[in-house]
Amino acid sequence: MARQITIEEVKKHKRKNSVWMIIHDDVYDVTRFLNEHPGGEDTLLEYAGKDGTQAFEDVHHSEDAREIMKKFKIGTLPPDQRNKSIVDCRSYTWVFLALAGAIALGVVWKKYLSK
Ligand code: HEM
Repeated sequence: MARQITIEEVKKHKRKNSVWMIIHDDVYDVTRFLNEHPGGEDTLLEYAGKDGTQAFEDVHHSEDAREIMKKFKIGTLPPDQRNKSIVDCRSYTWVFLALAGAIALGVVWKKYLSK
C-alpha cells in the first residue's frame, strides 16, 4: 500500500533541496527531476509544496510524462484530504446558502418585530 502523506507534510517540501507536489491526490518528490523537466525548473518550483494538478493538466502532458512521473511517486494523500487540496467550489455553495438563509431569517424577523 502506498505511504500516506498529509498536505501539511507536503507543504514543508517547497524549497529547491526538497520539492514535493500533489498531482491527482498522489504525492511526488520531483527534486531529482527539477533540472530534467522539459517545461523548466521554475514551473515545477512554482508548485513546490502545493497541488499542481490543474497546472499539470492545463499543459496537456503526454503519456510519456505520465509514465516518467510514476518514478517520482512517494505516496498518496490520506482519504479525508483527497480532492481538497484544490479549491472546492461546493464549499462556496454552502457559504452562499448559509448567507441567503441568514438574510431570509433577518427579513422575516424584521417583519415580525415591526408589527
Ligand atoms: C511529476 C510531475 C511532472 C512531470 C513528470 C513532467 C514531465 C514533463 C515532460 C516529460 C514534458 C515534455 C512534454 C511531454 O512529454 O508532455 C513536460 C513539459 C512541460 N511541463 Fe511538465 N511535468 C511535471 C509537472 C509539471 C507541472 C506541475 C507543471 C506546471 C505548470 C509543468 C509544466 C510543463 C510545461 C509548461 C511543459 C511544456 C514545455 C514546452 O512544451 O516547452 N509540468 N513536462
